[in-house]
Parts: sequence; C-alpha cells; structure tokens
Amino acid sequence: MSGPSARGRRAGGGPTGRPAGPRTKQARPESRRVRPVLDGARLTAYDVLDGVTSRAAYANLLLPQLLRERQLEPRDAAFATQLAYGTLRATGTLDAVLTGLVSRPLAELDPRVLDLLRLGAHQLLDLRVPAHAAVDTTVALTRAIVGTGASGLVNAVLRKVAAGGDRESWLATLAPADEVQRLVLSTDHPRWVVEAWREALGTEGDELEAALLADDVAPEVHLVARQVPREELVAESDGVPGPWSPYAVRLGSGDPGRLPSVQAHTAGVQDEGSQLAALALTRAPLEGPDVAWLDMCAGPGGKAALLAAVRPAGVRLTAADRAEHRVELVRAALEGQDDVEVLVADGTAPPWPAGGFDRVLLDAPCTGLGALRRRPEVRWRRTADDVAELVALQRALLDAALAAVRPGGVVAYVTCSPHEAETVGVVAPVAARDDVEVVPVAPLFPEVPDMARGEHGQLWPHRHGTDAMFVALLRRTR
Ligand SMILES: C[S@@+](CC[C@H](N)C(=O)[O-])C[C@H]1O[C@@H](n2cnc3c(N)ncnc32)[C@H](O)[C@@H]1O
Repeated sequence: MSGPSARGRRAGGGPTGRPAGPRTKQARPESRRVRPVLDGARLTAYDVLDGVTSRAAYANLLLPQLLRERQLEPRDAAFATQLAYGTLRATGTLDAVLTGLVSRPLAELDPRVLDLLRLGAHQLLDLRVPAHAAVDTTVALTRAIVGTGASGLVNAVLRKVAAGGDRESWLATLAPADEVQRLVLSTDHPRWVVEAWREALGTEGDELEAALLADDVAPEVHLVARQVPREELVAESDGVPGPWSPYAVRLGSGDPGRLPSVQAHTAGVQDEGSQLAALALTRAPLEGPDVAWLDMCAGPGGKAALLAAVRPAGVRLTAADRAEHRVELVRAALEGQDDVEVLVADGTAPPWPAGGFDRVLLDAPCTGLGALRRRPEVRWRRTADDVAELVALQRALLDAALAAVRPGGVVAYVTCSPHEAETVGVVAPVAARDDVEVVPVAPLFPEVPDMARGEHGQLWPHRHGTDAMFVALLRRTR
C-alpha cells in the first residue's frame, strides 16, 4: 500500500469536516481552526482510490478489508465508504471539472495527486462538507502522502473547485452539449454506457435517467432459501419475502454471514435477478425426457446451487467452468448435493458429447454492466472495446450450448448486462437458425411486471430492485 496506514501517521484524530450536521463540541469557528489531522476515514478512502488506480483492485473487496484491519468506528467507516464509493462513481464528472482547472492534461499528473484532487472535489461538489474542511484535509493528506510541493497544487485547484459552487453550478458551467452529455455529467456514467442504456431501454426520457441513477444506490442484500423453507429464512433473518422469486428474502442491510442457514449453506446470498435467471431455465416447457441439466459457466456456483436445490428428483446436474479456482467454489457450493458432477471444462471445446442435455444454462462471461451498483469503479474501468471481445466468446459459447442440448431441449442464455451487443445482438443470429426457436420469457413470469424485452427477459435495478439481468430461452427444434 503506498499511503500511510490509518493507524500509523497521525491517524485516528476525530473526524474533521464531515458533511454538515449538528454542531458538536469539537466544532471551531473558521478563525480558530487548527491544522487538520489525517483522519482515518479520509485516509482509508484515499487508500481505496489508490488501490483501484495503481493495482486495479476492486473497491468492494479492498474497502471491507481495510475497514476490518483498521477497526474504524462505525461512523468513520460509513464516511470512508461514502467518500470512496462516491468518488469512484463520480470520476468522470470530477475529471471534467478538474480538467479546466489544471494546466496539464490530467493523465500527466502524479496518479496519487489526481486521486486526491478527485477525493477533495467530490466532497465539495457532492457532499455537504464545508469548503475549508474539504480543502484543508485534502491538502494535509497530500502533504503526508505525496509531499509539500504537490500540496500547493491541490490547495490551489480545490479552492477553484470550491469557488465554482456545488455540482448543480458546475453542471451549468460545463454546459453539456446535448442530452446524453447532460446525463453523463449528472448521473456519472461514461457516454458509451448512457448510450447503451438508452438503446436497451428504448427510451430517452425520465426512465433513462432513473435507470442510470439506480446504479448509485447501494443494493439491498438478497438471500436465497435453497434447502430451508423461505418462511423460516424470513423469520430467522428478519427480512421480507422477495417479490418475484419464490426463494428470495430481502434483507435490507445487515450481515448475512451471521445467519445460521447461511452458515449451514442451506441459504445463501444471491441477487433476486440471478435467481429468476436460473429459474427461467427450469420453467421453459419441455417435451420428452428431463433428466440431464448442464451449467456451462458455473463458477462460483450461485445459480448451480439453486438449480441443484430446485431440480425435480432424478435430474443429474453437471456444472463446469473453465477456471480451476472457480470450479473449487462450485464444488463448495454444491457440497452435500447428490447426483451432481463438477468439472473443469472450456465450454467452447467441451468434453461432453453433443446433444446429451435436456436443459443448458449459459450464464455467459460478460461486462457485468448490469451490476454497476455493486462495483463503483467498473463503469470507468470497462470500455466499449471490452464488449466486442466478450461478444466473440459469448457467440462461441452459445453455439456450443446449442450443440450440447438435445433436439427439443432448451438453452437459457443469461448475462448480467443489458448491453444490446451482449444480449439481443448475440441471440438474434442464433434465433434466426432454422433449427432454433425462441421461447418467450415474460409469460413464464406472470408475477414479474415489465420484464419483456421483445421475446426475451430483462430485469432492471430501477424497475425490479435486482441487477440488470438478461435472459433468452432458445429451443433446439431438431
Ligand atoms: C457470469 S460468470 C458465471 C456465474 C455463475 N453462473 C453463478 O451464478 O455463480 C461467468 C463464468 O464463465 C466462466 N468462463 C469464461 N469463459 C469460459 C469458457 N470458455 N468455458 C467455461 N467457462 C467459462 C468464467 O470463469 C466465469 O466463472
């Protein structure tokens, strides 16, 4: 880790310059301010940004680890989370503001200085942190982490950010050229994602903005009752039944790891949208035998575990993944289940004979754009080029899935992304084959409103409170 540890240099002082709230005993008038100490929350937020920038860390893994190690007070931990996630989500807008205030291109700045500028600017633009506190604490961090020279630059730039007002005022100053650009700046998404959402939703209006803004809301914890009655899990967790999946319990917040059913693996954590995607495979009508199911891309095993739990007696489940370490996770997820086979296999060059399965789940590797609310940095890390690369793999896997299923059998093609190219774009050429027919998804879920995307299924965080899962059902006719 490049920055000082929270418990190391001058860390652990009381919170300095938190979002405006009731004045406390420690609050001082501006004229009597003392030099701010490095507080654990800001330092932890910076260390998350630095991990993401310099080591391509995942914020949702790094932040909990740092919070555990540093044992921050709950209030500081909440502030560190708000700062780190908020700054990561807002990176594009923050950079648009900073670009006009720094004489060099941002890419030429020391990456640590750029992260510190973003951290300070986020407090000024989006949080009700008093300007002097946002600037002074960021300057102090810069001095400690980078050095005195850089702290002068950070001080000067952040003062200009503060002088420009809050986000609203800055949006007016930046004067977006068109509606897409306005959404880019107001909802903190890259332009290509705004355009992809517009295409997938087929709308420009308020719903597009609502869909984008939903990516900034922390998701509820969803549980899946696999081998425990749902009512028991509801009672045990103090949650509420999920509205769509008969196995889902929505927990709101709280640590699911404390629940006995989760500890016993009879229940688990699984987004309700992922549950519906797996259930779509099971609900597709089928003629003839229904005894052999395949999950081609099973790691880490969430959907395989649900399929194993809900399959009718006599169904044998094969679960495969190309990555050995993910296959180990599948094994753990399926532990104790009879009649399952777990193996390492590349789905595009599979060891299983053609036509051997009645139902095949292809939960394809994808951009994961449908789960942006879980991973704040992903919207800026992914690029439009990633889509093309994944589409080639998705196509090859879908061809292989259709080869694995017997005539009359069904393939569920699933992505955690609503992007047109990864969803409808992959399915359309296959659906046009004369040995394939599309099974409409929405009629299989009459209880779920607004999930039809043509003949396929599409869930959205702003409509369903789930990740943006896509599912298409394809039957081989001969
Ligand atoms: C979206 S994840 C699957 C999630 C899983 N179904 C679940 O619910 O837990 C996609 C998986 O595809 C696997 N994968 C990627 N390329 C593959 C290939 N050619 N053959 C088999 N698995 C592959 C990845 O290792 C990854 O585990």
